[in-house]
Amino acid sequence: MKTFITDDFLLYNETARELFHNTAKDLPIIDYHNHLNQYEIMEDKNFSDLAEVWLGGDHYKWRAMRANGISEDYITGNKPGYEKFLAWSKTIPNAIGNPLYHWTHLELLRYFDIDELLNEESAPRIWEEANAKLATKEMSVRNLLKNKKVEFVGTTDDPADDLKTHEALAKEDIGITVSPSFRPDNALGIEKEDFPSYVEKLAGVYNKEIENYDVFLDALKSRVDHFAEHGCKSSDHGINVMFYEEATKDEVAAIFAKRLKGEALTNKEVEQFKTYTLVTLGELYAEKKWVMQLHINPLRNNSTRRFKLIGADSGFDSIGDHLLADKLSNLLDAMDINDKLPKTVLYSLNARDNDVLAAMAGNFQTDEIAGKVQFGTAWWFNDTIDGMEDQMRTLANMGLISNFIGMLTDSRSFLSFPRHEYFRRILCNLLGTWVEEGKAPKDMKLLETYVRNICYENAKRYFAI
Ligand SMILES: O=C[C@H](O)[C@@H](O)[C@@H](O)[C@H](O)C(=O)O
Repeated sequence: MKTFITDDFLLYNETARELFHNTAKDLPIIDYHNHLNQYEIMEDKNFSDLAEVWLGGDHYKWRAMRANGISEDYITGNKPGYEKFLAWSKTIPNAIGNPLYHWTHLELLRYFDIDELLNEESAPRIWEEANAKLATKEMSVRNLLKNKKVEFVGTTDDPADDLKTHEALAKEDIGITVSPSFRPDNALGIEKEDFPSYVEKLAGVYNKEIENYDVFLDALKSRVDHFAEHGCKSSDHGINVMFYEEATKDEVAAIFAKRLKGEALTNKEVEQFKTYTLVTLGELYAEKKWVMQLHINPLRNNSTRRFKLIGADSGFDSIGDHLLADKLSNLLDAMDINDKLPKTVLYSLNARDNDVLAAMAGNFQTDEIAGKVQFGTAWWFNDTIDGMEDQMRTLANMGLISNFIGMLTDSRSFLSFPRHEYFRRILCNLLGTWVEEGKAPKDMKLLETYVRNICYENAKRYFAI
């Protein structure tokens, strides 16, 4: 073993080691939320080199490279792949303490069997060896997933998507379920400049002009049906600032008409539209037995200059700090009052909200399913050892960690599945620590049930897979 990633990496006590090696390690993976590209799964693509697969779309790595003073030419610019990879290999030795340091070496080890630290000296060797392996059939996209025992992939899709690729994948029965998730951020984005053109796009797939709010809601309903017919199990909402403003349907219809005429809306009107539309959608999700995921509090595109040059999701986002408790409570209550709250997963990018979300989840549990409202796994900037431990401790303090649906990658990279291993090690270590500290019984059977459920069974049951 040349790197620090030993068999017992992150497992600091005997109970943790037993739990990980005997139970967690070999469980299959349900990655219920990610940004993987279904077209690449369809063509069963082979990546041409490490630069493409690692640096092609991963804004976490781009951000680290910028923090290391690398010029944009080597990040999102036109420099050749090998030079970009060299720039990454120069950056990674400076990333100790960042999960990227662990992920990178776990990925080298688990996918390529390369047990070496990446740096400028090892980079040429690693480039050759990894690229030779990437060219083989065993490293096609589908095989990358299968080798990590990935059973379920939940992609993120716009309501206007025709889902032809998901359909073709289901027909071909590739041994992995690739399920679309309904992400109607564009439909809720009435304040955005391109909202009218989005409404036209929706009308295109709905095959009918959308001349008023009733028709707009009907179009969305027809897309929910379309997604359900294509195996969708989940919706996803990116909510930069939590909203809740009551309004009647007539009021919202007037707001919609005003916007399509090109008139400016007040902030209150924007929130009224979003609230009414999301409550309506939530009720549809409940009917379909879907899961509603709410991703709250990102602060996006902070650098206008870079946003204009490079675009969204490129590493210029950060953590927002809008308060959310009151509005989130009202929103969930508005669905729950008619007993139409769907299964819901709450995430915030601000770890300050952890207590609020964990407590909030407890308000809306029902006998429909254990853990109907979930405090979701540590998201994005919190997807770190400390962030995951904090999230799980908070969940255990305020709710039942035994019903937690566990990890997802949220990733755009087909090499990111060792993040499940990382999570599993951290989970086993946390449970093991509680045992060692005398806070939990050393009842291996019970603890193994926790691990098996959190790493696999709970998600399977929750998403009805
Ligand atoms: O891990 C980070 C994520 O992939 C991030 O890029 C997404 O969460 C995206 O902003 C979204 O809202 O869906």
